[in-house]
Amino acid sequence: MNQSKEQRILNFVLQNAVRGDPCSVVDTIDKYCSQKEWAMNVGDEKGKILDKTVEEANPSVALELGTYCGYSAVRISRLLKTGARLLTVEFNPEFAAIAKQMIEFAGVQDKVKLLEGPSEEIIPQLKKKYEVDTLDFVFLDHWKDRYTPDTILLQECNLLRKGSILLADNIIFPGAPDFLNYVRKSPHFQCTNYPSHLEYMQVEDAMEKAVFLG
Ligand SMILES: O=C(NCCCOCn1ccc2cnccc21)c1cc(-c2ccc(F)cc2)cc(O)c1O
Ligand SMILES: [Mg+2]
Repeated sequence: MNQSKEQRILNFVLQNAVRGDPCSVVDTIDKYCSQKEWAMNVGDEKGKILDKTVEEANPSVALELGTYCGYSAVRISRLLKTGARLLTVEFNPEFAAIAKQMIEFAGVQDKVKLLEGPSEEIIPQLKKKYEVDTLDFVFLDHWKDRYTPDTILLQECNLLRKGSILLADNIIFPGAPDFLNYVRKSPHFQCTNYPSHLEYMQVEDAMEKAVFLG
């Protein structure tokens, strides 16, 4: 049975990155996906915007929607302070299995909890089942038509507090027009746009930061 692209990415990391070194895992994935096969990791250009936003948030509890191969989970968790944790949600079991191995190879497994399933089921479980009070940072990188309903769901579940920072990928490409509309029109969010490019391509993209005002 021939390998998936995601398995090829993982194998390349296992053979070329330094075990226990998150930066080398991130750089090795970027090397593979820019030189050999494109893949939907956030990439290094948008990854730098992600880094800055995570440093600004300095989260104790962070949530990621859309784990994929674990690139941004490794990227985010390498910046977390001692005792802080990242909950990352992946819907596709094959991707989750790859991401689990990627996270363990990078040595960040003690900071990252990978939750398998749809966000609309997992978000309402975060308080009771995963002992979350509120979320300090949320990275949205899953189905683009789920960004808005999940942002509403996070509010309904009282998971956001004054100052919670949301960062959304792919605002231009593939695009999340209804999300942009929703957060920019809402009196409960202060928004900032970060123009960038689609990972590994010269196609325009952007990220949107939305700070919850309470
Ligand atoms: O589609 C994308 N990401 C989403 C994956 C599925 O996510 C499903 N998913 C993951 C957790 C989760 C939880 N609940 C429900 C669905 C849930 C995505 C796509 C592109 C892209 C750009 C150009 C192209 F020509 C083709 C694709 C780029 C990106 O950066 C992306 O992030
Ligand atoms: Mg993305």
